[in-house]
Amino acid sequence: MADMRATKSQEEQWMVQNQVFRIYDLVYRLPPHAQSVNFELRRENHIEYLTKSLKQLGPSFSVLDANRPWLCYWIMHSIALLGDCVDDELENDTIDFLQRCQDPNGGYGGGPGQMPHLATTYAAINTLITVGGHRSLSSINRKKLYAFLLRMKDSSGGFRMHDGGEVDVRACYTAISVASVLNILDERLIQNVGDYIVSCQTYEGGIAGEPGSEAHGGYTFCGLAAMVLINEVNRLDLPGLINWLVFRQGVECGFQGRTNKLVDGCYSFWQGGVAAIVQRLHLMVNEQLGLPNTFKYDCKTESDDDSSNSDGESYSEGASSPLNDICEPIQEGQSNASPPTESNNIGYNFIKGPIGMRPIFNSMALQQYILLCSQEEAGFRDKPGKRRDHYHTCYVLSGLSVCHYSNTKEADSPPLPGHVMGPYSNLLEPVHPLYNIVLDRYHDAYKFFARS
Ligand SMILES: CC(C)=CCC/C(C)=C/CC/C(C)=C/COP(=O)(O)OP(=O)(O)O
Ligand SMILES: [Zn+2]
Repeated sequence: MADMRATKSQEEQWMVQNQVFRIYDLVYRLPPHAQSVNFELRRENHIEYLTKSLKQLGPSFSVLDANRPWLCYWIMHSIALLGDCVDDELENDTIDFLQRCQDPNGGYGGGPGQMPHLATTYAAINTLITVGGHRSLSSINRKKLYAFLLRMKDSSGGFRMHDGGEVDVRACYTAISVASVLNILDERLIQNVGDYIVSCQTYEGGIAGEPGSEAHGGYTFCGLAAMVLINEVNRLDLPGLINWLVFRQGVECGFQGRTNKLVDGCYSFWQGGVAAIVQRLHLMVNEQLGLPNTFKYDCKTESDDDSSNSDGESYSEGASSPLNDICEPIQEGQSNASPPTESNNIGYNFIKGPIGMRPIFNSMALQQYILLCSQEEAGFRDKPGKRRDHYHTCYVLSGLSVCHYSNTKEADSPPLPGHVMGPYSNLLEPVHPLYNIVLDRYHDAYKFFARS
């Protein structure tokens, strides 16, 4: 692995990427007339649209389809990101409905009586954590859920989406994510899942859904987050993954999911979430590149003070490598090797750690795409010409939150006004990037499940 990386001339690749950053800075620095462009987040409209939609699902949540736990998650999570919540009645309806989706043998189906599925299980668990409180969290049968997860485990190390279903990286992530957040992750679930995910990283650097398929943002998020949660992320080729990711932000300012495809608002999170995770892996990235770390990353922008150079770039004098520009120095005594750690605490420790790398995407440009191209009067869409929907509303808002906090050094410290496009009142709640759950709801659940 190390030899293969050396032959790729990483130094050269990073120079190309830094040039790309500079081009973005020049192209997207706002022209004077941009003052008159309205970058406001239509918060109240979005909340109204989402709350109405949730009400239409209830009180009996009787719509016939297999996606209802997803609808609950997309809507509840979006409302939480916007800093709001629904009334007690709607919360209780949601808990009761998900209770009816819970299979007697563990896991959640797409509706009452439907077979349990890993994707809807992930959606149900994330919804119940977002709702929060004793009634919601204690409605989850963790013992049965663990049995369901073990039943989904495949001999390859990966997981199947459902009994007799397909094995893919999505299944690996959803299984590992729920096990981790519910404090039931153990060696039996983890065994060989890293081998499966590593086998899905492609020659481009991103991660595919299955071995031999094409790298894609959705699966790259799933694969990377799962590898972090099982403490095996250093087995991925991280420079290769970063190299792939930085070229996925298009001239339209949004992200595409894969090479030569159109940009789409939902990748603001799938790709933006990957960027947020990578920002906390700086020590491993440096180790894999074999680069010295002698300079401090400066999270201030040109607008914060006048320490940047004439290209609008903050830099450290004497930088000898392009990567030094975006990474924290390794402190004396700090080790790149991961310390032995309890698998259930990985998600918690990950978010506590410092953010040691400057964003590897153009956050202001992505915010422009989101606010001007994805945002409708109420709700969000893939791109102009497409209709709004709850999936895009959820993942565009999640991506916008990632943008807001991408220049802060601690998970939930408030961003500087210069890092929020439009009025500062646009600011969203921060998310835990490994689970895509609003951070304070995650912390409440962490405390609840740590006790039991
Ligand atoms: C947690 C969880 C279940 C995550 C799912 C991750 C996810 C979004 C995977 C994407 C799947 C995929 C290949 C879409 C391509 O659609 P397309 O061909 O219509 O889109 P494209 O042209 O943008 O590639
Ligand atoms: Zn989309």
